[in-house]
Amino acid sequence: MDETSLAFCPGHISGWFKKTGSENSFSGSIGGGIVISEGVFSEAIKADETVINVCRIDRTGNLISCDVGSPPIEYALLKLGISAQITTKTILPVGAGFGLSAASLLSSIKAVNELYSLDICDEEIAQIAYETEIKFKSGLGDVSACTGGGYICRKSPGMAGEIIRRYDMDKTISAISFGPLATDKILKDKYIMEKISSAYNEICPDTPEDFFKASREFAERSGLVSERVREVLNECSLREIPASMTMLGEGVFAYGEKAPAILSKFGEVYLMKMSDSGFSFRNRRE
Ligand SMILES: Nc1ncnc2c1ncn2[C@@H]1O[C@H](COP(=O)(O)OP(=O)(O)OP(=O)(O)O)[C@@H](O)[C@H]1O
Ligand SMILES: CC(C)(CO)[C@@H](O)C(=O)[O-]
Repeated sequence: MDETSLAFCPGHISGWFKKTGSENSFSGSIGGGIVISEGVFSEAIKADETVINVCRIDRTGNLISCDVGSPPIEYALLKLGISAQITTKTILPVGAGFGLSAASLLSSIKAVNELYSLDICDEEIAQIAYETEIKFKSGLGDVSACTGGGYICRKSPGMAGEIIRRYDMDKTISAISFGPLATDKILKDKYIMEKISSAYNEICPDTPEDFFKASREFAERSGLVSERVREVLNECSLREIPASMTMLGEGVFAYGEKAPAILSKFGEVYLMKMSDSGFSFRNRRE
């Protein structure tokens, strides 16, 4: 029987962000987001060659589809000097602003760490994932966000950056996605990144409602809101439902019990909560 190991990491919805470092460097970001209860399960099996199966499942765990290949995870395993067959599973769409590249890296590295008894501490796992995200420009702040739970305000970049975490976001979070946005292409677009930088507001909100307000104002100023996202945001505003655009994906996330009925008019609704903890359960809310 092949040995297997399984790990989970929550996803992260960025509400606003600003790249830090010089124009051509990608040292990380500051910003705000929500660590979410949905994320990525990674199952690792010992194998002589690395194969990554990227799978979507439905709410009951049934397989919907799988694609083969994940360059960031393949790179991370190469760095660790090991090979494995990894299957990642999530109900959320890839590339749609749910921080799944970070979640899949963290859960996959954690799974192979256990599979091969590599004895790598959680901080080092996070550092490897973070450096891989920066190398592939698949994310800037999601890894540091996912090392803990809550809704967050990242005041300085990097794995040692200052993060304010709050945990009183108790209502349901709903999300829909019209499709992915290529994170790497956006991060490399100087014009878009200048607009995002000028849209950034340093204030850290201290209530869920203020969080969604800050995120919505950022989205409007960023120039990233598409017609389809705008239509959903307008419907939510009419009903005083806190809502904003998922960064970076063409989608909407909204807060409270009234949101699912409104979002369901526009597409499949993904229901989730704020996660109390990150990929390392040592970071669970005290
Ligand atoms: N669930 C997953 N399993 C394995 N690899 C993944 C997964 N999600 C993303 N990746 C890898 O990360 C790469 C970049 O993903 P991307 O950053 O676009 O997705 P995301 O993190 O969900 O979106 P965002 O960064 O906007 O939150 C993908 O091309 C894929 O190679
Ligand atoms: C760049 C980003 C929005 C992609 O999800 C995220 O990594 C962040 O907030 O830095």
